[in-house]
Amino acid sequence: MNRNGVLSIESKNIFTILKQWLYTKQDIVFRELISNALDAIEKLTQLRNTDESIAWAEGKVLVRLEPESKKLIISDNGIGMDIEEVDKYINQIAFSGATEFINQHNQAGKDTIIGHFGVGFYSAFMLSDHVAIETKSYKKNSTAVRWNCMSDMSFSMCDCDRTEVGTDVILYLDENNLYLKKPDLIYESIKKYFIFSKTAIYFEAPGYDHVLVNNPYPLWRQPKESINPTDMNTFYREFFDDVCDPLFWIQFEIIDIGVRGILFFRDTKNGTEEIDGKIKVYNRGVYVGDNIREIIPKFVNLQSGIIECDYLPLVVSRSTIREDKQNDDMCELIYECLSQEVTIALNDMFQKRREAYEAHWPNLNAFVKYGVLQDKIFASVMMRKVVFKDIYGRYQTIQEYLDADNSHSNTVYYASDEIDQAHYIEIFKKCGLNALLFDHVIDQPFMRRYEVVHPNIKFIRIDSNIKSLFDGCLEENDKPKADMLAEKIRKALGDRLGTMELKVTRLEHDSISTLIINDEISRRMVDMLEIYGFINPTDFSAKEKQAKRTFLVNMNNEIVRFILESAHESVINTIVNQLFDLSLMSQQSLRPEDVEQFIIRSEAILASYIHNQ
Ligand SMILES: Nc1ncnc2c1ncn2[C@@H]1O[C@H](COP(=O)(O)OP(=O)(O)OP(=O)(O)O)[C@@H](O)[C@H]1O
Repeated sequence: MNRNGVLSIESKNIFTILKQWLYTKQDIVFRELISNALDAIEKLTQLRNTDESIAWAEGKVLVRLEPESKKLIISDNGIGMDIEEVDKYINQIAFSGATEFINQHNQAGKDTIIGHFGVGFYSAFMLSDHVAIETKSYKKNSTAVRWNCMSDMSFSMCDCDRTEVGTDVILYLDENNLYLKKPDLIYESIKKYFIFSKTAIYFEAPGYDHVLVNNPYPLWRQPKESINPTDMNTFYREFFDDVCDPLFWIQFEIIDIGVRGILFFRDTKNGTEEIDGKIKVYNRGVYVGDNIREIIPKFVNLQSGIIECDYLPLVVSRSTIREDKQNDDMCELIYECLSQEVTIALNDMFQKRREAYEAHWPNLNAFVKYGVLQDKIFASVMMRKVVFKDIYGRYQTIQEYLDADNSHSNTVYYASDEIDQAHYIEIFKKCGLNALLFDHVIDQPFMRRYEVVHPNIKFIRIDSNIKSLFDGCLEENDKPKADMLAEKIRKALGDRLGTMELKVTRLEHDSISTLIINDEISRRMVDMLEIYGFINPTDFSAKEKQAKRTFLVNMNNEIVRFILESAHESVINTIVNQLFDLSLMSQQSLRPEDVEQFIIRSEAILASYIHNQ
């Protein structure tokens, strides 16, 4: 039988076709044609389940590149097509045989057959101007067909002498076609899309002698108990091209929505390594894309993993995922389930393996806090499981910190920089107080969120105007002395004091001479202005104008008492300015132009010390 004609188009699907191909790379051809081959094998398997007369053969796809004849052939031993089917499914573009098969066979194969729009086959013309099909249906006594088509949409069909059930799709390549010279690219494309295909896919080309491309039994699909951790580490390192083993992993399966996968928690060298991970999404073993935002919660993308979904449409571009409502609901469900899986796993570790949780914390720190800021489900559980190192080096949650000392009365004291605020940390330690270290960039936004969720809890930095520590007390008869001291200090500092308030008091700890303390609210404002670039970090005058600061002088300290008692103006001058500079330095806010004076004064003090020996 011979027939010639011109292809027709089922118009209702044509817009989806156009949209799909608009975003497409050439290697999509392999994805589409091999998906069809896998579908055909799956269909035959489904039919065999109900009809034992159909001969059994192990499903197999073979991709063969023949450079001499310039042919690329995709063969399968699936269901095949008879002439009517070729006419219906192939000659009518955008008429999906997959959809019709599912409808005709009472939903058989609904979960495992990929075809969707009835367009994928025509991606073959992206690589070739001449495409042929040689196919023989599984149906008894059916005759094999050869279909030939040119890119001008003219086709011919005739009987052929193929004897095995199945289909060959033959692409006649132009002699300049890149794939003819670079079979590696074909191999990599097949691997990219079908590495986890359950059906064997072989590749034959110069340099590839019937090579099995896929791994039908990846470790992460195996039962958790049977997995050897060393094998899993090796799999992770090879698959995600990481030099480090993962810290740990979560393997999960949510049967109701057909989602399974594995999430590897990356060793980020305590947060110093690249922050982004890679979550690879597969649809029944066929690669769809990386970090697809519709289904992967943003914070989960910081880790690496594989998510396999049974009910996700095979999409070319991410934008098409959101096309219909059903997909939308499905995407949302997957998204929430992934959030839940991560939440359950980390909460479990916090509750049952706190030691491991703390050991991993330097690597998990940013991930958990970002998750709390970004994801409601995760935040609802994990906000209370965020731990901070305290100034004694122990990890505590905010609640544990508050519970440990009632005197805090819902105030969390924190240091934002262990080195910059070392002086204040020492004062805290001397006073038997504790503070948490909030020294990661994400800690400030986290703190603000915590304050919003827990309005009764206040966060105060340890160099702030902490009443219990820095209020001190002055007795009535101290007043004249305090005033005199204040006057001497003002005179010695001249306009160096600027907008800073001067406060003379008696602190319990006499080792403290002078200190600069900040108003928490105005300091946060300056920090914000700095973050958003409204204030240059080195513009000390601008910062001083905004921040409310106090220069605190402790009358119980012997150096301060000396200032009070001495009448030697130049000595007072030296000591007051030196103390002022030291206080500024303990806040990292000594102006660069004052450093020179500080050095000269320090050397003069040393010289006079030597002189007095
Ligand atoms: N290798 C094959 N073996 C048997 N039938 C095939 C084969 N390739 C294509 N077909 C038939 O042709 C139809 C159209 O294929 P096409 O790839 O264009 O669309 P689809 O697979 O239905 O959906 P999608 O556009 O999502 O790929 C298929 O549904 C199938 O019935």
